[in-house]
Amino acid sequence: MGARLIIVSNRVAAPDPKGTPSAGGMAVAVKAALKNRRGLWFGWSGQVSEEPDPLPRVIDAKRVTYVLVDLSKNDVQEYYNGLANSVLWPILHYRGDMQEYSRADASGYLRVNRMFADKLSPLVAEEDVIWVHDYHLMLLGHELRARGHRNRIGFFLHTPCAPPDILQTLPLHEQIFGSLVHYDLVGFQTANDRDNFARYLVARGASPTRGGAYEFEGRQVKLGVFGVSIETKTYMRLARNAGRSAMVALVKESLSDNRLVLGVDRLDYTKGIPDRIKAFERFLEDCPEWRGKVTFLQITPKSRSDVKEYGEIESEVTGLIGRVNGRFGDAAWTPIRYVNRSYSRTVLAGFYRAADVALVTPLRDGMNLVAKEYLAAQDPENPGVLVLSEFAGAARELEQALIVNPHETDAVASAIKHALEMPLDERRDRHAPMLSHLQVNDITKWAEDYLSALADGRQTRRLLDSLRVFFGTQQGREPMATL
Ligand SMILES: O=P(O)(O)OC[C@H]1O[C@H](O[C@H]2O[C@H](CO)[C@@H](O)[C@H](O)[C@H]2O)[C@H](O)[C@@H](O)[C@@H]1O
Ligand SMILES: O=c1ccn([C@@H]2O[C@H](COP(=O)(O)OP(=O)(O)O)[C@@H](O)[C@H]2O)c(=O)[nH]1
Repeated sequence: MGARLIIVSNRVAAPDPKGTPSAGGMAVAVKAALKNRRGLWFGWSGQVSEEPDPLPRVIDAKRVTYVLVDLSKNDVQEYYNGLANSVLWPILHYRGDMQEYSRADASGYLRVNRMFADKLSPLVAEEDVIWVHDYHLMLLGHELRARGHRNRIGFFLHTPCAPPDILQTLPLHEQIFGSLVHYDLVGFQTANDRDNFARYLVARGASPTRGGAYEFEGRQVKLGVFGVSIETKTYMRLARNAGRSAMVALVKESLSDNRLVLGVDRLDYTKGIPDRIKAFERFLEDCPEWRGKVTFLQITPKSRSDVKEYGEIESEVTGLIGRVNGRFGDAAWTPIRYVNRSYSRTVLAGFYRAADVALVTPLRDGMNLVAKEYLAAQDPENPGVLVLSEFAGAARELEQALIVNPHETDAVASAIKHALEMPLDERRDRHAPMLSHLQVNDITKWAEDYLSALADGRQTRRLLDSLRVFFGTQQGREPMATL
């Protein structure tokens, strides 16, 4: 059997008998990246089980085998809601002040990382390449090394990476962020994220090597930039055919001649939804000529509802929308339509295509796939306009979007007006280079670039390993495994 690709992530887009679409970019991207590969995808089943040591559930689907583990209620609370989403998530999004750290959650995080390593370890063959995704599982590389695995193991961070001063607000930062040096390659969405992490390593005493890696406590880790992307071609096709969807047809009909402004985000405080609503309100204040002629559809699946801050953002958003609709709406026109459910890719592609403007205005975002999907879904002859926050990773690639600072209400309000009134020539001139960029830099390229960078250096590593064996300094349980 040849080398397999083993993907490990907290959230897994396993085939769902109910067909519920997963509303999160990491799972969407990894699923697309695995499409033409043979491999194994290991992660949380999304289920809670109180059995002491439940066996992983195995689902064989075409080329990919899914191996899913349940978590206990305590695990979900301490590891997922706790350290991952109440501590690491805000810190990585530059909000060290929002973290709700507790020792219990930290030990839950370590416990679940160890449990993942224990359950994955027997499934790993010598030649497998292991690719770990996201902040939930930072320690997994170290844990696998401790169990003797000398495979190529890579890590990709889907979120932004904050500067060192903010990373250091995590009480266990050395153990958690520092453990990333046990991977062979750590990938980031943008050069800014990579540079922040490189500065963190250097502040901790790591030294850059000539080959562009960092050496720290006897380990060498490469850092790289690999902006995640979408299945551009597939999205273009889906959007062309989306008129066939009954839901899309219904929405279009319900709009009559109104222009459509669209937002699609998980209900997350990083997505800047309240600021966006305030900007739309300012636009309606400033541009009375547009009242009654434009509808803002905000699609917002609920997310991480057991975390306090997510409950708070929900009340804030509903309050603001009520205020705008009450203030500007009338019996025949609702300015903002707000839904808390998720839609399939096909329906979403139709909404994107129907929208004159997309508002993608996060306060901080690793990449934001919605921005890319929106562009891919446009009719190149008559495209809509993307209003994009400068703080989304996507802004580093999509320079022809209307780039805004989401904190500046007036600027976002003017961008909405500019977008709605933009002449066809300018819309085409902005859209064409961004679409070309996405056609070249699609999800396949993302996965290939990452995996070839991970494979690169294997020869060097083998040589180093053999030298260590030769000089009697080999560590690990299976010293001859990759020679
Ligand atoms: O798994 P959840 O807790 O339901 O959250 C959904 C995902 O949110 C985050 O997505 C990130 O990945 C996207 C693709 O790279 C990127 O565009 C976006 O900016 C990120 O926020 C999170 O990083 C994932 O782990 C979650 O599964
Ligand atoms: O109703 C919805 C809303 C969102 N999404 C998908 O969820 C992903 C969101 O990814 P993004 O990178 O924009 O943000 P994240 O939620 O991962 O932070 C995108 O692929 C969307 O198409 C979806 O399938 N249905």
